[in-house]
Amino acid sequence: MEETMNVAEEFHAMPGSDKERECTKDPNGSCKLYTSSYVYPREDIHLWRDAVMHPCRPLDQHIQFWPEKPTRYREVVGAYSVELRKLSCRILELICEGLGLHINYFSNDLSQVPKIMINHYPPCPEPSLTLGLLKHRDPTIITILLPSHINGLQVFKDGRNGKLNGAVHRVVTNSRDARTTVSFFIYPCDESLIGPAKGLVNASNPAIYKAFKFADFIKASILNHDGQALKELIYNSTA
Ligand SMILES: O=C(O)CCC(=O)C(=O)O
Ligand SMILES: [Fe+2]
Repeated sequence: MEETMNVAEEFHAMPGSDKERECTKDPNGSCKLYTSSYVYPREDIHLWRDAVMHPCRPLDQHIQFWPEKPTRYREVVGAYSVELRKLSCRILELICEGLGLHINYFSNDLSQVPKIMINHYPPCPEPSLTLGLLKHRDPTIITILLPSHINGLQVFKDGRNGKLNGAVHRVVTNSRDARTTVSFFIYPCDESLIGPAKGLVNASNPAIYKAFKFADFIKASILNHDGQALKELIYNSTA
């Protein structure tokens, strides 16, 4: 973990042109480097963040497109991503057990797309004017964050109903210290059908949401300026 944080900080300490070069090795653009979010030109609000994100499984297909600088990036982040996927799968099994689902409920296309994202929030001269990340829920099956010793992540913890719920969170900036974090995400495949687990739905516990394809969810999230696109998908989808 310490080594991963070290290479993450070293990566973002490089000049922008080096970062750009290290993140454009894949002609298909699987390794993405961006400022603010990946839809910068379409944003209403820009954020005080730089990020690199890339898939990590199968490792031997993706690692060739990862940054080669810092020199230990591939070795360290590769090993980290393998361990984090094991940990995530174990946690998902325990969540299933707790919910009364088969422990392999997520051991299929729902957990096949792990990605690493390295966030960097430089010191911000006017922290009251912007954020590191707007309030959001991660559109993932599970996220494990390697945090920074610098504070900044705020998690909304009240108003929960005791069931599992995507936690709303945001990142604030500060004027003194740069902050680097590493997010490990497990995404479903684009074609995965996301919906209430059949084993948990019955007459006294009816489904609130309908099933939808994960790719449609991501599309609706990106278009989701007023929340309408997502509501239509989640409440009206007949997928
Ligand atoms: O940098 C952080 O503390 C949180 C990052 C985050 O929320 C995300 O990557 O989705
Ligand atoms: Fe997040």
